[in-house]
Amino acid sequence: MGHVIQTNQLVKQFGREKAVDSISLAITEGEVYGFLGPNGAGKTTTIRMLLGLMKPTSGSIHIFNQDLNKERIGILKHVGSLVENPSYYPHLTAKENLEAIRKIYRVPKSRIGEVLEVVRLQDVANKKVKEFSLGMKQRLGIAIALLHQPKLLILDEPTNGLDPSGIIEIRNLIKRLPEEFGMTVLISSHLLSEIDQIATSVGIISEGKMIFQDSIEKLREHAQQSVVLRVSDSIEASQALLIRGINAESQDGCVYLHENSDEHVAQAIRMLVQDGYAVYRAEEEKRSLEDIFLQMTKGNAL
Ligand SMILES: Nc1ncnc2c1ncn2[C@@H]1O[C@H](COP(=O)(O)OP(=O)(O)OP(=O)(O)O)[C@@H](O)[C@H]1O
Repeated sequence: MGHVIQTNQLVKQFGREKAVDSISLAITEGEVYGFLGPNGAGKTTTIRMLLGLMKPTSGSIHIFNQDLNKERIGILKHVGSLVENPSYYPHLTAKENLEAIRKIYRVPKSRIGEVLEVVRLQDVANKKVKEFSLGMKQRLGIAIALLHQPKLLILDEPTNGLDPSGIIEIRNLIKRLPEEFGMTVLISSHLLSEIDQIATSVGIISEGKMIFQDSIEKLREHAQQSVVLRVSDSIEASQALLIRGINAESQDGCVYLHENSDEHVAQAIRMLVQDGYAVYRAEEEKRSLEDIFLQMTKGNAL
């Protein structure tokens, strides 16, 4: 399968600062790509360039294997997006808001009912948008983005400001899009936990630079387990293990064993007991994906 989005060393400079610094995105057809980074990392700037709303300082963007710089209108016909807070006519109903956009796109009237159903707003189609919750407004924004049956959907922080149930609604909605409509989705977020269950691939940016880009499984591999030993004197005990070639570290009054095979753990415990340390407990500790994400974006090596 080809790449739906491919950027090559994309740069956007504001004055002296590079908000986006040599980003090479590679997004394959049919994936949900989670574009992650803390606030100010450069996600919105990248997305604005992908949507032709901002010109890159340097680098190139190919969408559907066409150069965005040359084929902008032809490409954007097949792209739907939700960027920042969308504006609606608050005194009009959801249906009337969709009708206004439908006329601009010149798509058949039947699309309105279809998209309302996709975002599960069919029951409130005749309710005024000013009475909508934030989550409902976001879903209406996605309905608008879907009106013209795009092949690619780009969502910039669609869960921002939503409560947990609103986040789950958006998550369930996005999950269905590739399977049901063969769509490719790019979704940005500053919280890995929000897109953890829907993304098939992840790109993590920090200070304008891409620091990780691969499948979510590859990211999970970094969530390897350590074994934690509660012992009588963790600093001395970990040194005793290190001297004998066992990779151990003392932290918060415990010894951390980073190699966690049964033999390795048994050997470490045997050594400690022989040396007269009391081993009270051995537990497994798994770092969450969120911990890994935070560690990565703070500039620490894994
Ligand atoms: N038009 C602009 N002029 C000058 N600086 C800008 C402009 N737009 C963005 N920046 C700067 O570029 C950097 C990246 O901002 P960007 O909005 O892309 O980050 P982000 O990852 O989307 O963060 P957030 O989640 O807060 O929106 C920030 O330091 C921001 O201040």
